[in-house]
Order: sequence, then C-alpha cells, then structure tokens
Amino acid sequence: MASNSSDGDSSKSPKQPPLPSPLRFSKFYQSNMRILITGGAGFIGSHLVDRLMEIEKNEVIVVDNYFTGSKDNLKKWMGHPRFELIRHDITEPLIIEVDQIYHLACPASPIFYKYNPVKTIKTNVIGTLNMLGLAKRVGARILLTSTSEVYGDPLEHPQNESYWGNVNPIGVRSCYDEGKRVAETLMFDYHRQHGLEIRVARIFNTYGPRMNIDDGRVVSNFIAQALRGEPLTVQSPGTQTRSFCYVSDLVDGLIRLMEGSDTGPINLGNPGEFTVLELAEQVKELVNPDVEIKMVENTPDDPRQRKPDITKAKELLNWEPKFQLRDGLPLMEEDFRLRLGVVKK
Ligand SMILES: O=c1ccn([C@@H]2O[C@H](COP(=O)(O)OP(=O)(O)O[C@H]3OC[C@@H](O)[C@H](O)[C@H]3O)[C@@H](O)[C@H]2O)c(=O)[nH]1
Repeated sequence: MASNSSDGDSSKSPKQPPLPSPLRFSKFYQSNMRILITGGAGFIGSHLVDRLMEIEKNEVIVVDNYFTGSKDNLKKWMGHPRFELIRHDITEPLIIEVDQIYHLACPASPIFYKYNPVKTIKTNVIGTLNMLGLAKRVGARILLTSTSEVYGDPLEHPQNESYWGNVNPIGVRSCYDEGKRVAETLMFDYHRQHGLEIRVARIFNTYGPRMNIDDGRVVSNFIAQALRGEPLTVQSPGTQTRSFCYVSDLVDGLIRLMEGSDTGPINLGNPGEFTVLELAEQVKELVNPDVEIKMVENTPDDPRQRKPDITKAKELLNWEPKFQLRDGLPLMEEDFRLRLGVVKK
C-alpha cells in the first residue's frame, strides 16, 4: 500500500524542519487573553479598560456606539498594539475571536435610558442575545453588568441576591430594569441550555472621575452644580436612599467575578447608605458651602431605598469596597474641576 506520508521518501527532497503541531501553534497564539468590552468607551467601561490594559498578557477590544460613551475616555490607549476600538452597535451581530466578554453596553443614567426606551430595551435584549451568540460560537466566558434596578422599589432592605424585586413592568424605568432582568434570564438560559460560562454582576450606584458632566445622575449633578454655583437639585422627598460605590472598587469587583468560579448574580456596591439630602449636604460642604439646596419634583417609580447586601461578594470574591464616600467625592471633584475649568479657591 502506498504511503501518503512525505516523511517516508526523504531521498527525493531536502529534509524540511518539522511544522509546529496545531496544538503548539494555537498555544503560541493563545498566550494573550483577548478581551472584548462592550460599552468600553463609557464611564465604568473605560476604567475597566485601564485596569485590564495594565496586565501585559491582555489584548483589549472595545466596541461602543458612542451614545453615552466617548473616545476621549480611551485616548491614552489609542495606537497601543494591544488595544483596538470599534464603532459598533451591539444590537447588530458581531463576529470576532475573543476569550472573554465584559458586556457593559447600555445607557445607565435614567435620563439617557429613558430618552429612547425602545432602543434601551433592544440593547438589553437583542444586544445581550448577540453577545451570548458570540460567546457560544467562540467559547468565550461572558460577564453581564446587570443592576440594582432589578430589585425595583425594593420591599426588602438591604437587598440580597435572592430577593426577586418589586418592579413595575410597564413604567418609564422598565426599558432598563425589565431589560436587565431579561438580560439576566438570557444569561442563565444560555448557561443551562448550552453550558456557557457566565458571570452576572448587579451593580449598585457607582460614581467617580470621568462620569459625563451632564450624565444626569445624582453625584455628577450635585458636583457640577456646586462647582458652577448653581442650586443642588434634590428630587423630593430627599429621604430616598442610595449607596455609592467608587469606580475603582467596582472595577476590582468585576474582574474578581470574571476570574472567579461563581456565576452570580452577585451584588457589587458599597453598603454605606445615604439619603439624597445627606449627599447634597456633603457635596455642599466639600465643594461650595455657598450654594443652596433646592427641592424639585421627582420622576415616576423612583426607588425609595437601596443598599446592597454584599455578603456573597465578600465570601465568594473576597471583595469589599475600600473607598468611603468622603474619600471618593474629592477625587471626583478634582476631575470635574479640571474638565469644567473651575479652580479651587
Ligand atoms: O439631580 C438629581 C438627580 C437625582 N436625584 C435623586 O437621586 C437618586 C439617585 O438617582 P440617579 O439618577 O443617580 O440613579 P438611580 O439610583 O435612580 O438609578 C441608577 O441606579 C443604579 C444603576 O444601575 C444606574 O446607574 C441607574 O439606573 C434618586 O432618588 C433621584 O431622585 C436627585 O435628587 N437630584
């Protein structure tokens, strides 16, 4: 029987060096971890990019449609050989080879997610389906940044992950909170049905440098108003509470979740709880004691209380926030001063 191997007939051709085996070849190219971040030009996304780019084995690919994100947030990485930025809207499919997906893309500030609610829910549902399809195709691990808004206007306080929430399915916030709830469902269905490696984080209110000045969320509003000498707009009654997590703590939690072995959902937030009025008073004292605090009308379905139970994150990820509000606010003030061009007196 004729041999189909060329090795046997060395007399006819000079000896060739052996080709690398497919295994060795792929190992060589997989020495880098290729990480996709949807929404990577946004506030949290760009801080995550910074942290992941610090690790030399990582290649980072950002996709963003720039609805609320900005190239400016990523300017230090432009042209870096391990970094790529793609203008893409995740409601359209994306074909790309990656090992991990951090799926953050979605406007997160109520004024922005309510601006085009149909688009917001498409981003959460179709966008998440597209990312899950991609993860399935290439065998990537995928992390969804869900939200404390899945608890709605919570009747349990503080909120732990086993609480199912109190959400209005037809309200003005539903495009976001119901959208994220469906996104979580899709993540777990792909996990159960197709064995996908999933991670789900429920992010509580987050603040820090690089938030859009006109983002509309409470910390950025109050700091910008105080710097401009405008009244701080407390939406009534002002006794509603939130728990504010500094962005670097949050990013640390996201990476621990991705690298750990638990699917989640896991709350990531700072359990320090403040009324909105208390926050206004802290910002006033820190930034500009001369500004007044003005009570304004609230928006429908505003949650009356919110505070994460982070027992699970502590136990499973060995994570807890390091920055208290009094430590983080001055760092955000400094960044806003620079961007607004307001010098400290
Ligand atoms: O100028 C303002 C803005 C907001 N607020 C109040 O501050 C509280 C927080 O409002 P924000 O708009 O900052 O954020 P919310 O807590 O409503 O939603 C956020 O929840 C968690 C994340 O998933 C999202 O970032 C976002 O949906 C609300 O009670 C709101 O009424 C003010 O009093 N004044």
